[in-house]
Amino acid sequence: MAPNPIYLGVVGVGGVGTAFLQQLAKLPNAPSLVLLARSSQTLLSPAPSYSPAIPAADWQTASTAPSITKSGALSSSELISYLSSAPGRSVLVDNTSDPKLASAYPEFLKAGISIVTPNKKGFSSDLSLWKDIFASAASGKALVYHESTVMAGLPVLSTLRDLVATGDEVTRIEGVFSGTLSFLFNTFAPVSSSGSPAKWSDVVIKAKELGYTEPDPRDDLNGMDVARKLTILARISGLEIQSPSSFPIESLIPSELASLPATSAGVAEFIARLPEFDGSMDALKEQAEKAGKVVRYVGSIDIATKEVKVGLQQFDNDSAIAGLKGSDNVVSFYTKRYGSNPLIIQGAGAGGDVTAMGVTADLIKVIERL
Ligand SMILES: NC(=O)C1=CN([C@@H]2O[C@H](COP(=O)(O)OP(=O)(O)OC[C@H]3O[C@@H](n4cnc5c(N)ncnc54)[C@H](OP(=O)(O)O)[C@@H]3O)[C@@H](O)[C@H]2O)C=CC1
Ligand SMILES: N[C@@H](CC=O)C(=O)O
Ligand code: NA
Repeated sequence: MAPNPIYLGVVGVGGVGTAFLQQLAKLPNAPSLVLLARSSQTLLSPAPSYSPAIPAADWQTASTAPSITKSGALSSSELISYLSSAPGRSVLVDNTSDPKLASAYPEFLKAGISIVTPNKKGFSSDLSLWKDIFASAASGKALVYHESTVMAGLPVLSTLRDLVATGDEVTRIEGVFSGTLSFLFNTFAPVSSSGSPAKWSDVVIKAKELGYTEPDPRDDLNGMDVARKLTILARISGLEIQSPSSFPIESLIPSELASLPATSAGVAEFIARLPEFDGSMDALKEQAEKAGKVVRYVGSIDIATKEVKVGLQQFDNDSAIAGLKGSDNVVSFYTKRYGSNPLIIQGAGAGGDVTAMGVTADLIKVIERL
């Protein structure tokens, strides 16, 4: 055994979590996977030895062994107690979108447990939680990495942090920040198409099937997912944004469907009734087409004026944003150092594999730096 081994707890085995486990299984010198939880079931390597480890490549077979299986998820305090008692350093990988788990990150960090996550909730809710997370990490030896919270695995947060840490001054950030909304508009309102036009509601279902949407797709369509990403980018750039509701957000949810409950039945009813509103999305598309343009969902941050914008805009057919394909995102960082030619990052902004890549790369950094 390594002199100071690392023990890994993973919560969430959905689209991102499954892809992460596949990547973990192929890592040389991977840490020992001792905890693996879904909302319905938790696998635990038995204490006090925390051995045998759960096989990342074959966790489904392991999940049938009654000796390591508990029904239901553990509470945050049970997770902290289990991971902080491991005979070495420990890391929590949170592959859920659970705000409750995210609000406990300061407690994990204070207990010496490092955090790696694509879950935006901890970093884009109230500013006090953001401050508490980074103060808790700074006060001890635990680390926190969350690259995949913005534009999936694309190296966006690491780049922005490098710009800031090396003394550059960010003046403006703009781009397409939602993989789902990029896919929706690129498919529903392409610059040119030969086949029959796609229906908005069909493309929403396709985006969900492809694993691009949030667990509740209304969090993409109401603009909140983009607002959360801009909140994170703005905070790293030095703006103290109180919460994502501190600025206006343009929602694509029809007002008639806005009050459906935030439950799986609410999601199902939302999806079932969406075709009733295809006509209004067609009208939006046709209005842009009449002006020789396409409509896209974009965001921007102006650092000097502290203005954050999230919503629809029309673009010329030959513009870079109109030309994006699939679930591609693009961000332009305007800074003092880069002048009028921004630093640009572009590529797939959603999907299990590309999101898990950011999570696995963060885990590698934690292993190297812990
Ligand atoms: N999909 C993408 O392209 C991207 C996703 N992300 C983020 O990654 C995270 C995961 O997304 P994704 O994999 O698509 O979501 P999924 O809905 O596919 O998976 C979520 C998983 O979390 C589990 N879960 C939820 N709450 C708890 C809990 N309290 N305890 C234990 N398990 C829990 C669910 O369990 P069960 O299966 O039992 O319901 C499920 O396994 C989200 O925060 C999302 O915003 C970030 C960038 C891109
Ligand atoms: N639902 C999100 C996933 C990544 O953050 C998106 O579509 O961009
Ligand atoms: Na990223």
